[in-house]
Amino acid sequence: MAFLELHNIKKAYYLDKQAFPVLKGIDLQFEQGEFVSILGESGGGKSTLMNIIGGVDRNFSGEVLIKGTPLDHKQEKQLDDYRRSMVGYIYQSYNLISHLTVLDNVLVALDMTALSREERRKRALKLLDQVSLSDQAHKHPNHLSGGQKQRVAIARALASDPQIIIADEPTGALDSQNTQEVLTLLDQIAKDGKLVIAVTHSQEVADHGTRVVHLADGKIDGDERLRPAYDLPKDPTVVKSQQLPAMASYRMSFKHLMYNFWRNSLIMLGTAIGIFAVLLFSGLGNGINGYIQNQINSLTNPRSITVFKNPTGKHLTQDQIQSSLMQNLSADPQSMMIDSGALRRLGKVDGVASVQKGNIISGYRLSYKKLQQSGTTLTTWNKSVTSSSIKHGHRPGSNEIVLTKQQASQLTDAKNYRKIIGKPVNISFKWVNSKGDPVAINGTVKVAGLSEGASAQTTVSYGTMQRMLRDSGAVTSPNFVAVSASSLSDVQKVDNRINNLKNAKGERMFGAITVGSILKTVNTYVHLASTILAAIAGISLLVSALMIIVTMYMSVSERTKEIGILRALGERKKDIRRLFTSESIFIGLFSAVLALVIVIVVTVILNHTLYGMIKYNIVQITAGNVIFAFAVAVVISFIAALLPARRAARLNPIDALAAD
Ligand SMILES: Nc1ncnc2c1ncn2[C@@H]1O[C@H](COP(=O)(O)OP(=O)(O)OP(=O)(O)O)[C@@H](O)[C@H]1O
Repeated sequence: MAFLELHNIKKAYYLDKQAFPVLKGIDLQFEQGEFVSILGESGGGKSTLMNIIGGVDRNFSGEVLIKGTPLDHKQEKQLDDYRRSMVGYIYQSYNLISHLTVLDNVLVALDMTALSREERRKRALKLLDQVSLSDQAHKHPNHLSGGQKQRVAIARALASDPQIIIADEPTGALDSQNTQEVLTLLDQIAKDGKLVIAVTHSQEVADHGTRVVHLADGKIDGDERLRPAYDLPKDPTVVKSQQLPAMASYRMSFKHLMYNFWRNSLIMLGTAIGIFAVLLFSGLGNGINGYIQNQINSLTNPRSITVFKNPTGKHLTQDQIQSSLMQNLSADPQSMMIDSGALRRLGKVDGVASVQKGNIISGYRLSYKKLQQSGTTLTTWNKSVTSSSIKHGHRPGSNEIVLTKQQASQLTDAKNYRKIIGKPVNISFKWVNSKGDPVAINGTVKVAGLSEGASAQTTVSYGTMQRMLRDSGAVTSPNFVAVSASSLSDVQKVDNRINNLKNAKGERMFGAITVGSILKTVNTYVHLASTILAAIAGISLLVSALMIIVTMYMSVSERTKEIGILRALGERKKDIRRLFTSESIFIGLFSAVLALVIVIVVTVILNHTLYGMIKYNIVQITAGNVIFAFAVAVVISFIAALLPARRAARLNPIDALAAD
């Protein structure tokens, strides 16, 4: 049983369905330790035969047997294994990978062995030493002479310790001295017990071997033994092969990315701008939401719900509640009064922590010395009012009032409005008695403080109001209630429950107003705006994805030969696919990192600049935003690489190797 046997190998190329037979039934047997030269006229089918022996060509008929076991060339996986473990290729045009160093070119083959990382490195350096190139290990191939390149190719072919070395015109591009050196190396390889098959036109090469096979018109027409085959070594070292680990693909794609760093950095910058915009707009959305929330919370108590009587019995919106209140307060104050039964119902609502009675008066007059002022609403102090609105003085105590800054200015003078604090002012308004007849209320209260800003209100304590009403014989029932929810997250639920409370007739009893729902509306708009902005940024991400697709396609075209080399070395389609997808994901990840750096710088600048004005960090990027941006970057770059990577993986290794 011969080491390698070819039985009736036939191969034809097809052009427009017309067959052009190249190999017309080849039968050959090879042994280990042989150095076989295949001679023949140009176009005679020598390279075609080598591709079949080397396991890169699957479309032929006939049988290839290794140690008596047929090679199933229909099964791609088996051929991948065969190339990886059994075959080393040496080409006329060297076929080194230009973006890898000499050492890395050798290591590419060693990546598919079971050796440890250190052992692989040692073996690569030893092989380079054997071909006298250890001092060139860190150069790139374009800095080597032709002879040196071919010696690197020999070192690479031997790296995984294959049993068959196929050399397709290995000296075709070399001068006589380099030819001699390469032939000596090939002879040494055969001496080490390998089967060397060299395709050549040169008689000099043929004379160097142990056997010459002549091919003419697709058939063997001569097979001459010059010397006996070399004996097999007694204890051959065996390097076990394995499938390419994913890590090796990642390393290689990273090296390629770095080799083309400047070109890639432009694509990364483009992608980073898109991701940056998404991050910034999300951060700005968060910031604006937070800012508004902060502002509203500083004006009122967000846990407080203001409850009025619902005179219609029907569902009312917040705006409708407010306008019906203003109308009824002056036209029919009694219609808004809340009786004790209704108050009890409110206190029992789930999630209500406390119920505080209050009065709101529409239309009143203030007088101080000879000056008078008329106001629209006077409210009793309650939990929905925050002390922060009082800029001077304090909240109203017994027989005290808090005026707005504007009222104080009108009752004194604009410059010295603050001097009214501590002074008594007269207050008068109209209310009703229990019969519904109008009653004039008059009282004197001391100014406790002044409120300013958007939430400025005129307030007296509830006790003060009750006393004034009682003293004049008016009805003392409350006409609003400040309800506190037990927690902030419950406010909306409690608001709904109160709005849905019904009396025996099935009419709704109350209308409730919360700042939370105002906040919710505002935040909905802010969220909408930031989503629209982020979507616009998404368009730039789409452009980035297109850029990555184009770059990857270009990369596949540029690296076609490399793909052929890697496939010939035994890499699977999957490995090629991973090579391109991982490079694209690296681009995505680097872009995301770059975007993060830019957004951090911009955030610091924006927040620093605007803080002086609004006392708030307006851009707030959360960890969730960053994770989302990275996820988007990885997903986009992965999707962008899918088609180019698929194209690369599907390339026919022979066509890929023939690429310029
Ligand atoms: N992919 C292909 N499609 C069609 N015809 C092909 C293809 N590859 C090779 N051929 C044809 O097959 C024949 C054999 O080619 P092959 O390269 O095997 O010859 P060769 O003996 O190695 O030639 P040379 O010594 O010039 O390298 C040639 O006529 C060539 O034109």
